[in-house]
Amino acid sequence: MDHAGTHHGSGTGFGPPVGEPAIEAQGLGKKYRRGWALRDVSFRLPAGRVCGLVGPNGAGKSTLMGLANNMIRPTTGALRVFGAAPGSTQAVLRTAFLTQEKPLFRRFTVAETLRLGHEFNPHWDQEVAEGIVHAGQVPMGARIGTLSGGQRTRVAFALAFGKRPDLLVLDEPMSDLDPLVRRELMTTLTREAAQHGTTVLVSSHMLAELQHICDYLLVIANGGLRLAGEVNELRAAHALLDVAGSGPSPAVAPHHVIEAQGGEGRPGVLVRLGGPVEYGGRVEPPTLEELLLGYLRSPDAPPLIAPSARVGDIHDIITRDRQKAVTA
Ligand SMILES: Nc1ncnc2c1ncn2[C@@H]1O[C@H](COP(=O)(O)OP(=O)(O)OP(=O)(O)O)[C@@H](O)[C@H]1O
Repeated sequence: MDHAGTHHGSGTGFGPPVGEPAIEAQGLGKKYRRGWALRDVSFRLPAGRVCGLVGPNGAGKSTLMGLANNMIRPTTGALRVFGAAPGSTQAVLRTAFLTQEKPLFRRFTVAETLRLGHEFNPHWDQEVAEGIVHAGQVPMGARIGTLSGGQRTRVAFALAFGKRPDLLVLDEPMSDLDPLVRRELMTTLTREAAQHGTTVLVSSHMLAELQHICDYLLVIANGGLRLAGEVNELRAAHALLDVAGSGPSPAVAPHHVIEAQGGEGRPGVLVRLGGPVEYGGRVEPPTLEELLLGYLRSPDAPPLIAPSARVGDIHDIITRDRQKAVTA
């Protein structure tokens, strides 16, 4: 990492907002009987990114993904998928959604399941779908109900990739896969995303794995957005200082302490940079895993939304929707 004088705090060092948003949320909130699962969440996810969605249990990740797929209706605010309402034909045709449940017809064979995928999806890619099934040596004639959990997950992946979606939403989809299959399917995911410009939103608790596939990040805690932006810009907005303890120190003074890290990782203080680094000791950027662990352990840290993840005014969105309705 660069040393003294070259680092600046949030708001500097970030590139300008780029690209069409795949997802745009403005003031998004969802209240269940027990309370708010998601509250006042605003962000944009530029198209073509592989975005990790990270947060503690119960943070609101599945709720956010359900809102993007029209399985859940918002209590407040709005979300758009490529500018369209999540339930609209345009959004449905462009989105594939994969959850832990993977609802497949148990009596259908694998081949029949893929045929169904073909019938329902105008951009269906049989070769990609079959390739994923064959790589796991899952027999095309086997009924879904007779497959192992991991094999069913593979078929669900084949269906999702075969759809050739512009947006692929994956809600902890790999939890029942062995490590080699996880690795294989993640390689498929990054290759497909790079080749076709697919936007991927993937939630996972496997931070080390996310490090290999994500270039964008959304962190939520207690129903609120904590971090949003390019992995590299978020890492560069933080530093790990080898200061002992988290108490007041001239080295830490202009920065915001997120967490004093220790234990199994590199010891030091994770700070969000608030000015030039004038510390003479070791200053390094956190790895993605260190950054995420810091925010998971400090869920009340103030949010940092990078410019590329910031939305326009809600009125811009409403005006754009109106213009679309007029020109449609
Ligand atoms: N249908 C529901 N009715 C009532 N409360 C709900 C419902 N679904 C989710 N919640 C609550 O909303 C909050 C967010 O849940 P959500 O499933 O979105 O979290 P998550 O981040 O996906 O968690 P996990 O990592 O455990 O999967 C939790 O407090 C949960 O109990």
